[in-house]
Amino acid sequence: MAPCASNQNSKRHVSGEKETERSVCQWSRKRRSHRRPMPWFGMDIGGTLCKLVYFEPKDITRDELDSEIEILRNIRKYLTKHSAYGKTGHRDMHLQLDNVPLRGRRGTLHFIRFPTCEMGNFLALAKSKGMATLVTTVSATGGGAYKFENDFRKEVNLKLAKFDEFDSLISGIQYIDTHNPNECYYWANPTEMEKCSKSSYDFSNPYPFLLVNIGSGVSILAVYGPNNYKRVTGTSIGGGTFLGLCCLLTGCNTFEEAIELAAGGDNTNVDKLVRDIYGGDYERFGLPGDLVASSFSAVCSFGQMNSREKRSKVSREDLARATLVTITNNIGSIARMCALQEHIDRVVFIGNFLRVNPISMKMLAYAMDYWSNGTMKALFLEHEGYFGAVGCLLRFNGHD
Ligand SMILES: Nc1ncnc2c1ncn2[C@@H]1O[C@H](COP(=O)(O)OP(=O)(O)OP(=O)(O)O)[C@@H](O)[C@H]1O
Ligand SMILES: CC(C)(CO)[C@@H](O)C(=O)NCCC(=O)O
Repeated sequence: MAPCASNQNSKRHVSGEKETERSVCQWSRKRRSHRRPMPWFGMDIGGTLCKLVYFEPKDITRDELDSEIEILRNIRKYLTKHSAYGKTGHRDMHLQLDNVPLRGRRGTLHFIRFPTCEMGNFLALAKSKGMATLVTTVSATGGGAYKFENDFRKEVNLKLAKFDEFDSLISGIQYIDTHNPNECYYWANPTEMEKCSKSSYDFSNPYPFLLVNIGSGVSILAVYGPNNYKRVTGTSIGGGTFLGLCCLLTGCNTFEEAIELAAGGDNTNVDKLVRDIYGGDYERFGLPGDLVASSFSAVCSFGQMNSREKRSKVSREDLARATLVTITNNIGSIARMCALQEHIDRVVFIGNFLRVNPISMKMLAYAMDYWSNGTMKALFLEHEGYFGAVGCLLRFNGHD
């Protein structure tokens, strides 16, 4: 956690009159916003992954099609016909949203991601597709919108319209939840692993909720209304920490590999549990025997087995699982304390750390339910890592 970030973190953000007025106008003044030239992109350039949302208009008239310049048509074709771009770009086709309204148009939203460290290659690809010849502006958010602004201008002649990452996150959630009826879900029966299953959740009355964004690092926001939120706190121990530690400990190279290893591992070969210390539950304070008492510490205890022998019995899978459990439990614990402090009982977990990661989602669901005696609920959203990109795409009206 940032040691002295409290002043900044606890600052309540209530949008000023001007800003509120602007966001309302963006939605209502359709004619004016039509002026924004295509293509319409929203980019969230994070510490690990860059998320790109592309709006493909589906209501193109014959006249429009005839007058559309070739470069624009080729970009649209290239993005929508492929699901892989270069070696590291992916389109998440399962997340595609069809027939959605955007600034008076109707079309399809496409969700694309690539590692931020590949930004140089992305810019080269964009240039090769003719982006540099279009005088256009791309909406961008995340730290990289600031870090890479000059590169975009120099390499591809693109101007970035920059938006705050948390403003974007919240408007993105609002928009996607409105247009995708199956966006929000929870894990039913989280305390019984065999019965634990994904169930749809009606999030049409969302406020207030606690938003836990698990990216490279973690930010926790208390959201009271569409334009009213504060950043409660954050922690540097997030998705990036999981991936970094897992690669160091197991020699794996990708997030997918790390998750696959974790799925086949057993953290109790690595962690010390309450029962390893108490011989059973610590009843007085409600600590069950199978609770992790101390992460990673089973491998350095001097008991029946010396520590070197114990370490040699630990597999890569066990190490990956223990890393995942450690990071997830820590985030769950901080989130729960924030929810208590803010008197909020619905905690929405998002961010790409949860991508293809049901183990962490179920653990978070369990932790929220168990430690709150069923009063708090963990919620999840299908477009987990894309809300920032969607939010900034919505916010730009073509006049910045
Ligand atoms: N294909 C992937 N490659 C790398 N990390 C991945 C991948 N899929 C999921 N992840 C996880 O998602 C995390 C990044 O999540 P996300 O994209 O939400 O954050 P970010 O925007 O890059 O970070 P921040 O918001 O802190 O700048 C990684 O740290 C990793 O744990
Ligand atoms: C720096 C950001 C906001 C970038 O998205 C994120 O990585 C984060 O919230 N990190 C945790 C920083 C903290 O310790 O509060």
